[in-house]
Amino acid sequence: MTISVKDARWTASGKMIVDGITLDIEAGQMLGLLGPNGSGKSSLLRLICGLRRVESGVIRLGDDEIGLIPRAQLSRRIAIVEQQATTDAQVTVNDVVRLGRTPHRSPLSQWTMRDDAAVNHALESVGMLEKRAQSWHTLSGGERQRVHIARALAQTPAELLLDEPTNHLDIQHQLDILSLISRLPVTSVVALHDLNLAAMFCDRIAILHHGRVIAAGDPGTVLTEELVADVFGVRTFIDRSPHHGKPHIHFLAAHRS
Ligand SMILES: Nc1ncnc2c1ncn2[C@@H]1O[C@H](COP(=O)(O)OP(=O)(O)OP(=O)(O)O)[C@@H](O)[C@H]1O
Repeated sequence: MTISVKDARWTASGKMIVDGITLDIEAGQMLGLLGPNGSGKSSLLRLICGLRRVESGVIRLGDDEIGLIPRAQLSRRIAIVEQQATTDAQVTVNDVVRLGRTPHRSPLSQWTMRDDAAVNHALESVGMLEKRAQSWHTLSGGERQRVHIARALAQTPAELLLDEPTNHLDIQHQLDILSLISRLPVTSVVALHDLNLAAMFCDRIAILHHGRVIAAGDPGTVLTEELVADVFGVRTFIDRSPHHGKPHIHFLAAHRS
């Protein structure tokens, strides 16, 4: 188990946002976090990477409790790509991705071939190698998203957290990025809204609702017509794709009762 969340709780403005979540993510697996807007996906990701502290419960990376891991060590180990990540406009694509190497370097250390290799590989993985000299502020929304993912990859983390990484991406790049993440030798937790893409690429999914895990497990077991109606208020017909064997969700109409 590389990420273990036990009965985690977090409140904001007197409201319980993460309400007793327990999840175990095995090494190398990709977990999809699904749930309606405001169900607590981003809040949980921030707790897992130590940007927020749980009020009760325990989060562990490997054997170590997250709050006890020194900050420098933590930032070498875990990377997060948040929604609407911003970057100083006066930089190039290459500069942004090089930032991913910061946790691995001391203030006086030289830039190494290993740093170069990590940056090149990350840029190549997201298809942004040819645009490495381009100014950040001239990039499209989807290109910016891919560069932020490259920055996280350049960090060479053991655990990778992504908050809606397919936002702004055209369908080809959505497929490319999720396929890339699913093949990486890392443990990943990915907040997603597209149920079909989650079913296609995630090893396991967890459905959040009002800060709680309503269901977790294999996509084929978790994604049922009843669950999607209860949690998302949408009627569906779910069968297995004849192409990849994963659940295929056909959306019918809004389910309001
Ligand atoms: N610092 C905060 N103060 C007050 N409320 C907060 C704070 N952070 C999050 N919330 C609330 O907690 C709830 C969960 O937010 P969160 O961003 O985790 O949801 P989400 O599932 O990621 O949503 P989305 O799908 O819309 O991105 C929301 O109702 C949000 O308004």
